[in-house]
Amino acid sequence: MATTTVPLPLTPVPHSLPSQLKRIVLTGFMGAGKTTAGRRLAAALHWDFLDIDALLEERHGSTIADIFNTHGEDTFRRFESHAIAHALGHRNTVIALGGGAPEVLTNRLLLEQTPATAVVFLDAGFPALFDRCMLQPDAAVRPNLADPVAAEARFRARLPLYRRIARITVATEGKTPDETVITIQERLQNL
Ligand SMILES: Nc1ncnc2c1ncn2[C@@H]1O[C@H](COP(=O)(O)OP(=O)(O)OP(=O)(O)O)[C@@H](O)[C@H]1O
Ligand SMILES: O=C(O)C1=C[C@@H](O)[C@@H](O)[C@H](O)C1
Ligand SMILES: [Mg+2]
Repeated sequence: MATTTVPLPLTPVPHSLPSQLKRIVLTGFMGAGKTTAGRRLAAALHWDFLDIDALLEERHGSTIADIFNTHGEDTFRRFESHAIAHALGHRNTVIALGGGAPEVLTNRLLLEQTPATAVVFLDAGFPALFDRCMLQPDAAVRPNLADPVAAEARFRARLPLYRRIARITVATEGKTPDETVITIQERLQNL
């Protein structure tokens, strides 16, 4: 008896994502979950994951706190812009930005002008974000977090920028990281 062979696709393509989408960029304040959710989202999609803070630490052979202490924030922001430009050259990649990246006009323009790129804002209130950061082992040495009043002022100043650069906003409070990842995927389906 003759049999018909149906060819299987060589790589599993997540059918839920719009096919033209080549990059997902996560933005939000410190503690928003960009790294945690970003890594899990990339795994779920079988995409690569690039974390801008981790790229900088690798490239400079020192921690973010040491880069701030040695070079100052302005120089850190220049390093960060280079790393973002590099990361945006990758396809099928989830990119976790640093929390302060949208403060810099160059970064906002890079994101806006890179095609096939969806920016997702991971939203939460300042108290929840601050608590999440305080639970992390590097809390004591984190730049821009030492003074809670100044940190909250930065948060407020950045909020409109996160919202402006993002195509999608996902509320993360009351969700687990995995629920955040599922919501991001659901929202991307409807882009
Ligand atoms: N709904 C959620 N989504 C993502 N992370 C969550 C959520 N709820 C709690 N968390 C926790 O919050 C923390 C987020 O830390 P993470 O390092 O991922 O933040 P980040 O946005 O990358 O911050 P940074 O700008 O400092 O790099 C993690 O410990 C994570 O487990
Ligand atoms: O919000 C910020 O200003 C920062 C966030 C982190 O991701 C790091 O990029 C660094 O600690 C600065
Ligand atoms: Mg991070």
